[in-house]
Amino acid sequence: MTDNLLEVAGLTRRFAAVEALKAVDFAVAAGEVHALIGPNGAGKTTFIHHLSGALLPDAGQIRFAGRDVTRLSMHERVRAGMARSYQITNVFLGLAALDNVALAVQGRPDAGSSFRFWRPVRREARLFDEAREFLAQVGLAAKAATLAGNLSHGEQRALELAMALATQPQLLLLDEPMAGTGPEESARMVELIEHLARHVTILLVEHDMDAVFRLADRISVLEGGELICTGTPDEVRNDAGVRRAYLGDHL
Ligand SMILES: Nc1ncnc2c1ncn2[C@@H]1O[C@H](COP(=O)(O)OP(=O)(O)OP(=O)(O)O)[C@@H](O)[C@H]1O
Repeated sequence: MTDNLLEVAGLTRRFAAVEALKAVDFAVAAGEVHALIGPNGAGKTTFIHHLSGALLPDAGQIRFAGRDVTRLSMHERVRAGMARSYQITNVFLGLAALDNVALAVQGRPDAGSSFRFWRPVRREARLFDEAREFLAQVGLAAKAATLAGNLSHGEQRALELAMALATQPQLLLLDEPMAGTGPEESARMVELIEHLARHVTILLVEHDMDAVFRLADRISVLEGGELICTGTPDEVRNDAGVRRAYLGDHL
């Protein structure tokens, strides 16, 4: 028996001469915030692409909630309970914040399945009620009617989170949620992730080390395609190999 929600074994991926992932073993325990860090070019993005299904590995296995998802499509993985909030914004800027989340709710396979086709109005009301709840969870209740294009950058990132939550994931993959945010916005994003972490398991890829060390229960470090360390923030901070990998950077 294991309480790992996500288990990766021997994940290997090569791009021509570059071995981007070298037999990576990795696990995220149910309920934790697990951060994945590493210097530039370490393989973080490649790794996340394999988890989301954007790339398929040369070798290795990915198990999610006890099920082999290695060859599933991106949609099938979302349906299985893995949601990804994108580094690049995937919000419809010309739609209101609420409509963006309602679309994400509607995309869920269970949405509407329990309703009869002659009750579209009631179905819509339920859809928007649910969307409003997800907006409230990310602190955007007051911005429901605002066009996504008129939200601040930080608010757009929060909206992406609401859209990811609307798929009701068991695991949330957060790909650089602090990227491009100012100090105030990133402080708000840290608080938001802390809040979400009470309800969902989170895998966080992030360059902002203050955020990583504040949020993570455990941290894994990739370097040159190899997983060189997994441990608590203190263990990782004091690991000689990690210090060597980050020589010149400040950790
Ligand atoms: N599509 C690709 N074709 C060829 N090489 C690639 C491709 N994608 C990634 N690589 C190489 O794989 C290695 C890992 O890259 P990756 O982008 O995963 O690192 P990273 O840790 O996300 O870096 P960063 O923090 O700078 O975003 C690098 O050497 C990169 O040049």
